[in-house]
Amino acid sequence: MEKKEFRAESKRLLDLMVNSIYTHKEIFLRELISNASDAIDKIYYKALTDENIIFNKDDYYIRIVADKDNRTLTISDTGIGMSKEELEDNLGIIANSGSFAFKKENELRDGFDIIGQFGVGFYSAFMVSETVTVISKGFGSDEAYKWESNGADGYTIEPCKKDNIGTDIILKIKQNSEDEKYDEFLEEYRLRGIIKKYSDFIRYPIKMDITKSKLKEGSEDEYEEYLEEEVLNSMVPIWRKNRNELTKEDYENFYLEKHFGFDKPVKSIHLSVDGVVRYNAILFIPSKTPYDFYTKEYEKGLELYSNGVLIMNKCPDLLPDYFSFVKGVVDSEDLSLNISREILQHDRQLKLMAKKIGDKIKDELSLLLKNERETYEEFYENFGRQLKYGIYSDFGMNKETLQDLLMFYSSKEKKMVTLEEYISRMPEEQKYIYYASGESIERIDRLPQAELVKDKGYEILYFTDEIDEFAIKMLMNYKEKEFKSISSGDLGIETDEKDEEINSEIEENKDLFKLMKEILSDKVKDIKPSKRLKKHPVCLTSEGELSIEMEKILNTMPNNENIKADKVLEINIDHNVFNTLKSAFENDKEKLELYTNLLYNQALLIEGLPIEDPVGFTNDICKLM
Ligand SMILES: Nc1ncnc2c1ncn2[C@@H]1O[C@H](COP(=O)(O)OP(=O)(O)OP(=O)(O)O)[C@@H](O)[C@H]1O
Repeated sequence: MEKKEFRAESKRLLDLMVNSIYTHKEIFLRELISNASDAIDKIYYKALTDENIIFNKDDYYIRIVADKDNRTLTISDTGIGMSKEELEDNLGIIANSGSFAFKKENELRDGFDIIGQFGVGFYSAFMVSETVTVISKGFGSDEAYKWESNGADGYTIEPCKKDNIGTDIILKIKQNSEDEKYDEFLEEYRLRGIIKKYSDFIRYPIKMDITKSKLKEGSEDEYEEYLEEEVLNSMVPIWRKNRNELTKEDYENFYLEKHFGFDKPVKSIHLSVDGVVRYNAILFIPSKTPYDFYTKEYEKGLELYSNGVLIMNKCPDLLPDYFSFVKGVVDSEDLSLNISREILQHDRQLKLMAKKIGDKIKDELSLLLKNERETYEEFYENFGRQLKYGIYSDFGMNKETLQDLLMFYSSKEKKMVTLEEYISRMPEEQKYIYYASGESIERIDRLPQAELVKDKGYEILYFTDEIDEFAIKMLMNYKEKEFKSISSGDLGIETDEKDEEINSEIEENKDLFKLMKEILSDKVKDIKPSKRLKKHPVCLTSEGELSIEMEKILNTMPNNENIKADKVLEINIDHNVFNTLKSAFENDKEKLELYTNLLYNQALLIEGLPIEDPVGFTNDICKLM
């Protein structure tokens, strides 16, 4: 029989899996039972929605058989099964999730915690098995097939006999080694324990023959053993259980069982609603950002059940985009089983659920912020960008909902603060909420534009995320306090005295400013004496809605239209440099041109903007030397 090779990446993963030093090898059973349950979900759903299929609830179950003599453990299900092609497509290559492909080959060292990071479903069977045999008959086909592999060098597929639709997975359990005991995976009590721990909430019965003893017939003290089939799981979906009965661990196990993530959720939210629409939901806020979260491939959504039957894997309409990181399940007895995706979108009941779910997530996040600051900050580190995106998108429709969840780094507190905290510390005379944008905290810290605001003792919020300034422009104000960039034209701090001084300098040096403006005519919109600079000689600011930071960001986008902010070069008239400019204007116009260009380029450097003509700039410096 022909042996087929696994694809390259699958082979690498299998090698790792077979030699895995993973300590929780027991999770292979969780993975296989979860696949079995998914397969039954599929046929169960078909049966309920297709009149031609005869429906008998007792036909749907998972069965575990441990055979110590032959060292085999069999997991059978009466699910939808797999055709020959499906066996090949689904088991011959790595899980479609793409999570594995995402990791670069060189990151996959031996001992690398793949399971902890991704969970790899079916393949985990190779952690405990020498050989894995899958016998399956797919729904709608007359033939059954046997897929077999020892992990190392490929797999075989051949026709075989199987009466019913469904799948048997037969594991030939490894021999004990010096460090590893595999026998335990054939022990009744151990299997029972694993199933109770990870798969208690599976909706279908997980059956196994359990050894019991009874008095021998006719004897008063002699016992004999016999086997009796038992259902090992409670089958009540976790979301139907009473919150008080459940522990944190139960929720965490459910999160893992469902593959919502391979981290521990920051928060589990359990909802039981008995209103116009009745439903139960369990929602999770993950602690780690999924690897594809900020990509187009990421799909948001909650698992949607109609009275315990899965009708949609990821129902996007239940979650607003700004909470797209939330995972979980929603089960409602009021939803029709046959509801289609299109109808669902307009469904009033669904809208009511979505509203309540959104509100609840918001409330839980607010509580987290209030009561578990550190955890919230970690959460914000991961998903804060999504919240800010939420403020910006939909024309700011959700800003009221989200504004109190925002945090920014504070120049004064040297840590993340909320807008509410900022406002509560504001001196009475302070008119605006000040912010500064830049690549990093260190860089913003050194911006000359901040001098006046800092001198006044006012707090500045640092915007280091690309979305920050866009979001704030949408927010416009918070509790009636307007946001103000430290680079904007009017800071609202300048004194009348300073204004007078500046006006008289402008008047006195009219021609100097005019000439400098001509020199930089295609580069800046204006040149003027600065009201904000204290120690530094120059800086760039902007006029109008578009800031220099926003210009930078917009120009990194695909199909940018080379949008430019209206830049203003501000000169510190109290700095010695200004005297130098004045004397150059009187005595040597060529020098004035040189100085003007130098100052402009310095200002660009401070802003982190590229110098348009670096060679010209270095030549200018040489001229000075
Ligand atoms: N018992 C089964 N019955 C029917 N199909 C199965 C069974 N076990 C696995 N499959 C099929 O094989 C595929 C691959 O399974 P695997 O456990 O590797 O990944 P997955 O379950 O799709 O993804 P993930 O593990 O990330 O949830 C499944 O998607 C399913 O189509």
